[in-house]
Amino acid sequence: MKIVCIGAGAMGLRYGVLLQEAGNDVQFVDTWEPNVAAIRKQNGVYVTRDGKNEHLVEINVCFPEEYHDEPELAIFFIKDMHTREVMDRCKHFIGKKTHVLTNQNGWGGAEMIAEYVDREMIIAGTAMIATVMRGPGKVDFIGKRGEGHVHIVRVAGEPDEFIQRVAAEMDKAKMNPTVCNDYRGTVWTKLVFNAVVNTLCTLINVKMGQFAEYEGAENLTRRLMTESCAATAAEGIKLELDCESLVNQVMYVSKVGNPLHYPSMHQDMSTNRPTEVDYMNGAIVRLAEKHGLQAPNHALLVDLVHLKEASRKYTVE
Ligand SMILES: NC(=O)C1=CN([C@@H]2O[C@H](COP(=O)(O)OP(=O)(O)OC[C@H]3O[C@@H](n4cnc5c(N)ncnc54)[C@H](OP(=O)(O)O)[C@@H]3O)[C@@H](O)[C@H]2O)C=CC1
Ligand SMILES: CC(C)(CO)C(=O)C(=O)O
Repeated sequence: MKIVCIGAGAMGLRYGVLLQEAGNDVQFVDTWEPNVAAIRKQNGVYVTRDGKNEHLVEINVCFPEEYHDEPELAIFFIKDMHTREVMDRCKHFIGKKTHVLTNQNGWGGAEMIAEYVDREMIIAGTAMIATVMRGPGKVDFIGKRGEGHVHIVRVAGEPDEFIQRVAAEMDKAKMNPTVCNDYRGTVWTKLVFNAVVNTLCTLINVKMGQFAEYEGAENLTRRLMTESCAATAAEGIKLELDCESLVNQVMYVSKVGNPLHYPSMHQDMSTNRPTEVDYMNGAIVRLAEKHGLQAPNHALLVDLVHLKEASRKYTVE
């Protein structure tokens, strides 16, 4: 399959490298200048797995303006708040036959892409896969090959032949894909997970396993999850798991799945970039309010993350 990965950050590289190794024709497109420069200079990206076995994987990268082909699939992995500006720079190569796949966290990525692309051509979904940029041109794949999973779902319409082809390529790449058929339910199930671990690990400055070691972690998760479940239920969104199973999933993935991972929001905070909190906890607060409910715990977390963003300029005296 002819694939373009828009965003050669952590997840764009993870998907693109795995799909390239599985035999696909992959081109990377990025707007992060030091990253493009490093990949070009090295003639590829340095990949480690859990911090070990560094090796160079040859990849092709360019800026959006330099790419003029028409891919069958564009995989979009840009932070939510940069979606529109990057789509503006990429729209010239998204042809009528190009499907766009986004597994961005939070709510809104696919909706913003739909301002540029027919809803029928968009595949949304989620990635329970942890990856970290170690600097320009260097990426760390967390977890053993074949661990983690991907859920993909059409934004409009039932699963079709194309999404099954994408799943087959992901399967060859050992990404454990599942084709789902409820767009909102799929995306919000991961959102309510991220709204616990990404946000708390960022605020407290811990890895997922360190969070899960805290004796109060499960109750804290339940308190947040109760608000998330009430808001999504009021909107008629059917999450993939019931509330208690979502609490268990947070604890299991944190303890067993990715204990050594600093979630992507933590990576943003520690590299001085804006976070996606408004698309995660903020989305829950807005959904609750839409239905006359309150989500005070999530609202507090949104404020605390923004306070922490604004306070990065101070150092401890
Ligand atoms: N990382 C993970 O484990 C997972 C992430 N996701 C989701 O995937 C989407 C993409 O995230 P992810 O791939 O992690 O994004 P990254 O932060 O790794 O990359 C996205 C962009 O951020 C900028 N950037 C990255 N690292 C640096 C740095 N050190 N200094 C300055 N700029 C940098 C770059 O562009 P620019 O500066 O132009 O913005 C880059 O193209 C998000 O929605 C995220 O929530 C989903 C599952 C897991
Ligand atoms: C925690 C994790 C890896 C879950 O897959 C994630 O979504 C993130 O880091 O943003």
